[in-house]
Amino acid sequence: MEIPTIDLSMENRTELSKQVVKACEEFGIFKVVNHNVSREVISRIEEEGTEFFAKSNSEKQQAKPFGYGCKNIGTNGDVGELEYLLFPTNPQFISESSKSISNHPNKFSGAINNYIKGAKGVACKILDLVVEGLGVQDKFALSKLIKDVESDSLLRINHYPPSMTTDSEMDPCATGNTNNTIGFGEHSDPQILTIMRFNDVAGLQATTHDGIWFTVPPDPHNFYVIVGDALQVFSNERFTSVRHRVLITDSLKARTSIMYFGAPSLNCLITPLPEMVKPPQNPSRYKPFTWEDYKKAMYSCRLGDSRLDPFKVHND
Ligand SMILES: C=C1C[C@]23C[C@@]1(O)CC[C@H]2[C@@]12CC[C@H](O)[C@@](C)(C(=O)O1)[C@H]2[C@@H]3C(=O)O
Ligand SMILES: O=C(O)CCC(=O)C(=O)O
Ligand SMILES: [Fe+2]
Repeated sequence: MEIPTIDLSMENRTELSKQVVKACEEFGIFKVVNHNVSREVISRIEEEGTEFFAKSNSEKQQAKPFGYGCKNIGTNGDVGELEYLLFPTNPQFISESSKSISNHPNKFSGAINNYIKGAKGVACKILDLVVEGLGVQDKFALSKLIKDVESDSLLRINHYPPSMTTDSEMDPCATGNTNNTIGFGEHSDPQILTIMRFNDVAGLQATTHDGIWFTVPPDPHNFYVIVGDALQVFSNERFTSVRHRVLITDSLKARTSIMYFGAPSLNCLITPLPEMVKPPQNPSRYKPFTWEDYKKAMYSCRLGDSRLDPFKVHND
């Protein structure tokens, strides 16, 4: 099972957009190389994450209003063997809140904002290629949604402690993982698409369309792109969102992942792009709903639920 690699420096745009559409259709997860985000931008955010997660439990809890979490994923009882920071990508929000998270707030917010800028740039390039490859007339139909100042995009930094550490009595959030435990349970990402980068510790797995799990190999200098639920709807199911999970294997090193979730604004209508609908053979498979409707539904669900089901039209 080889995950496709898309070289963003390819000059033949028609070929590039074809490759992106094929990768979204056949796998829903692919690697991008020559993405133009510098190694310095990536290593700076990684260093900030490492510094934060190395703090004591009580110090980390103080960052709560900023979105620190330990083990609990969402609010409906899902747990994982990880700690994380989760925040909106708005630069003002990050600048203001970084005071509660770092002793060097300007350095922290600079690293986060620069990374977000890079990841958002990659997301927009991919979405423009998707739209081109699908033959959609409005060239920026999808990238404009995440460029919107009201975009609900998120950044998440996950930290999976190394396996087999023994300091559990001192810090409940640093229990360490035992081999083959679930770090982050099976789910699809709700947004349009996810741009992810993880360090050289393996653990991410994704499913083929036939439901077979495969391992996503680490490549710390490059990004993986994951098709989310909203893109499944915009493409009227030409693409399907990819179920993925993190399985902790034996590692003396912590695993870190940095996820940029590209989302539209709350009032954006999530409905198939006009070119994706051709009744009677290919009618719309979804009732129109806003991103706000979807978020409400999603936060009342468990992590592994198929959250799009209530929005489907049954055409038979
Ligand atoms: C259990 C949950 C956590 C989650 C919100 C939800 O109710 C269902 C979707 C989950 C997820 C998965 C992808 C992202 O990590 C995330 C931030 C998202 O947008 O949807 C998480 C949510 C979360 O951790 O709050
Ligand atoms: O840590 C990872 O590799 C995946 C995490 C993930 O799927 C998420 O944060 O939604
Ligand atoms: Fe995910």
